Amino acid sequence: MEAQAAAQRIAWLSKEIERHNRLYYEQDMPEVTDAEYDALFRELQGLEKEFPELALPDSPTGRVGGRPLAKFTQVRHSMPMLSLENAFTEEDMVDFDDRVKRFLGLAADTLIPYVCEPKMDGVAVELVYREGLLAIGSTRGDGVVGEDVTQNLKTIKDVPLRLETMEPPELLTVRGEVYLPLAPFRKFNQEREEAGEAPFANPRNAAAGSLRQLDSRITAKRPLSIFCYAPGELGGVEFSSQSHFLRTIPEWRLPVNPLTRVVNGIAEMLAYYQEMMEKRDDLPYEIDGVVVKVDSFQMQRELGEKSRSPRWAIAWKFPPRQATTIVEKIFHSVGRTGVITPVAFLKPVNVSGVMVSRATLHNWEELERKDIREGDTVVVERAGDVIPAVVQALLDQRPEGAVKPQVPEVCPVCGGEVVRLPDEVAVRCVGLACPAQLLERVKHFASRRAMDIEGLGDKFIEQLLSLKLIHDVADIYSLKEEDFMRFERMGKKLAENLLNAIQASKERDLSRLIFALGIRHVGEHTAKLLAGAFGSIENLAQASEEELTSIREVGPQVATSIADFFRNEENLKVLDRLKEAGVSPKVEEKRVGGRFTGKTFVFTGALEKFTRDEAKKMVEQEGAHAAGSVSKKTDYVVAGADAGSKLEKARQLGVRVLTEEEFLELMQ
Ligand SMILES: NC(=O)c1ccc[n+]([C@@H]2O[C@H](COP(=O)([O-])OP(=O)(O)OC[C@H]3O[C@@H](n4cnc5c(N)ncnc54)[C@H](O)[C@@H]3O)[C@@H](O)[C@H]2O)c1
Ligand SMILES: [Zn+2]
Repeated sequence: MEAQAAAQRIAWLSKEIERHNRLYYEQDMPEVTDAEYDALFRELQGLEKEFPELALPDSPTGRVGGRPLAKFTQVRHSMPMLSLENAFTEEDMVDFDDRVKRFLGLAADTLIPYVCEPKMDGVAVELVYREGLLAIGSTRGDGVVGEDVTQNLKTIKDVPLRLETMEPPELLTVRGEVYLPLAPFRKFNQEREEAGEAPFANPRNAAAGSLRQLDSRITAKRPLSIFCYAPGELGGVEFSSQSHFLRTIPEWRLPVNPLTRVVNGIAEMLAYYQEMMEKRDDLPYEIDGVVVKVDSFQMQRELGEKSRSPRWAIAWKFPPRQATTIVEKIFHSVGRTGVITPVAFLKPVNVSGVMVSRATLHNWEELERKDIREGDTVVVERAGDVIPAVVQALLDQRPEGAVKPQVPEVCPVCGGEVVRLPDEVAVRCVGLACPAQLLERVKHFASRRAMDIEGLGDKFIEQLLSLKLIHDVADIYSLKEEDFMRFERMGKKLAENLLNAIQASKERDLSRLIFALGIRHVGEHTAKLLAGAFGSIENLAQASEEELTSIREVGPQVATSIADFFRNEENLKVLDRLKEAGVSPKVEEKRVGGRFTGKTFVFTGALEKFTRDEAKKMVEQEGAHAAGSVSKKTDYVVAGADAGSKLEKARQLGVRVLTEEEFLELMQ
C-alpha cells in the first residue's frame, strides 16, 4: 500500500474503531461482533507497524476501553488497569513466549512458568478492601479513571463485603471480571425481546449494562458473579507470584476461577488452550479465550508494560463460532407480547458442532442496516446466545434480482395491522385476539392488579386455551360451569367460585379495565389518568392523539400507542363484546369531587390570569381534560384576548364559551 492510501485507511480505521468503542463501552450495544471488531483492530495495528510515522497520536491501538460515563462518580485507579494484547493463532503464542525469553535474557529452551486462566467474557472491575472491608468498587473505564459502582457491586453475592480473615491486610486491591452466567443471560435477553427492546449481543454487554445502573436495585435483580484475577495496589501484604496470589485470596472468600492452572513452557500452554476449547460449550458462562500470564511477579516487573497492555500477559482468543450458508427465506415470528421479529431460514450448516437452520435477524432496524436478503450468502455466528445470529451478507455473492425484504403490514398470525411506535425498533401486532399473544393477554387481563379474577391463575388459563374454550378476553364472560368441569381436578364448588369471580370482575373500576387491555405503555398509573380524563372506554377509543397528549404525563409515544390500539378493528369488536357481556366498569370518584369528570376544555387566545399548564392542572384535578382543538366533543372553550379560529368554531358548534374570570369561578 502506498503511504497516501495507508494514511487514509489509518484515519478511517481509527475513526471506525472509536465509533465501535463508544457503542460497545459506553452504550453496551455493539453493532459488529468481536471477531469483526478484532479484524479492524488488527488491520490498524498492522498498518501502524508498517507506517509508524502515519499513526495518529491518539490512536485507539494505544488506549484502553472507553470514557467513564458522566452519570457516575469517577474513581481514579491507584495503578492503571490495562487491556491485554490479543493472540489469534498458535504462532502468535510462540512469538509471545519467545519475546518473553528474549526480553528476560533467558535461553530459548527455558520453560517459563505461566499461569493460564479462562478469559471471562465480562466486565473488568477493581475492588478496594481497607482493613478487610470493601471500601470502593469501580469499573475499568479508560484504565486510569473508572466509574464508582460500589453499591452495585455490593449486590453481587460472590463479592464479600468483608474479607474472611482475622488479620486482614491494611490494603488489598483486587481486579476481577464481573460476568452474567449464560442461563440468566438468555432469560434476560428473551425478556428484553418480548418487551420490544434490543437484546444484548453477548453476556459481556449484558453484564456491563447491568453493573452500570444508577439504581442498584436493578443490578440486584441480575444474578451477576465475579472471578478475581489480579492484584492492584497492596499494603501490608505481598505476593511472590500470580499463582501465590490466586492461591491466597480464595482463603479470604474472594472467588478465583477453579480452571486456573500453572503450566511450564509453550507446549503445556497449547494443551491448556485445547482443553478449554473443548470445555467451552459445557461451561455455565461464556469464555472467549484463555489468558496467559508470566507467573513470577519479579519477571513481570522486569518485563513491564506498554501503553495499552503488559508485556507479561496475552489473551489468546478462541476463533469465532461462525460458518457461511444461504438464506432460504426470511419470515416473521410473532412473540408472546406481539413483537414481530424477522427470522432467517437457512440452508442447514454446521457451526462448530451445532447444526443451525434458523438465525435471528433481531429486529427490522438491524435487518435494514445489515441489508440481508433472501438468497444471500451470509455469515452466521453462534455467540454467547443460544440463538445464532446473521452477522453479514457477502455482497459479492448476492444473486441477481435479490429484493429487500419488506416490513410486514399485517400480523402473519392474526392479520391485524402492524404498528411501530416512535423511538422503538420493534414492529408489533396489538391485536387483543391475536392467537400468538392470547396466553399473555388473558393472564394479564385476569391478574390481580387488572380485572382481578380470583382463582383464574396461569394453570387454568392454559387449560382454557388448550381446550379452545376462549379465543379472546371477552370469551371469558361466556364460560359456563360445564366448560370448567372439563378441567383436570375440577370440582363443582371450584367451578362455581370461578364463575362468581368472573361475574364480580364485571364491575371493576374503569382504570383497571383500561390497564387490563394491555395497551403498550399504559401501566396502572396512566390507566388511572385516562379513566379520569375520558370517563369511558368509548370516549378513550375515540380520542385523537392530540387530545391524548393534552393530558399531563401522556407523551406522544403513549398517545400513539393508545391510538394504534383502538384503530385495530378486531380490538373494537372485542371491546363491544365485553360490553355486551355486561362488563360495565365503574368510574372512580375523582379526588376533589370530580365535578367535571369526562368533560373536555379547550383554552385559546392569550391567557392572562393563569398559564396553560396551570389551567390544565386545574381541570384535570376536577376529572376533566384539556384538549388542543375544538370538536363536537368539547364541553367548554375558555377564550382569552385575541382568540381566533377556535373561538369561531366553538360558536359554530354551539360549545359553551367562558372568559378567564368565568372559568375561575367555575373551578372554585
Ligand atoms: N464488538 C465491538 O464493537 C467491540 C468494540 C470494542 C471492544 N470489543 C471487544 O473487546 C475487546 C477489547 O476489550 P478489552 O480492552 O477489554 O480487552 P480484552 O477483552 O481483549 O482483554 C482484556 C480484558 O480481559 C478481561 N479478562 C477476562 N478474564 C481475564 C483474566 N483471567 N485475566 C485478565 N483479564 C481478564 C479483563 O476485563 C481485561 O480488561 C476486543 O478485542 C473486542 O473483542 C468489541
Ligand atoms: Zn397478531
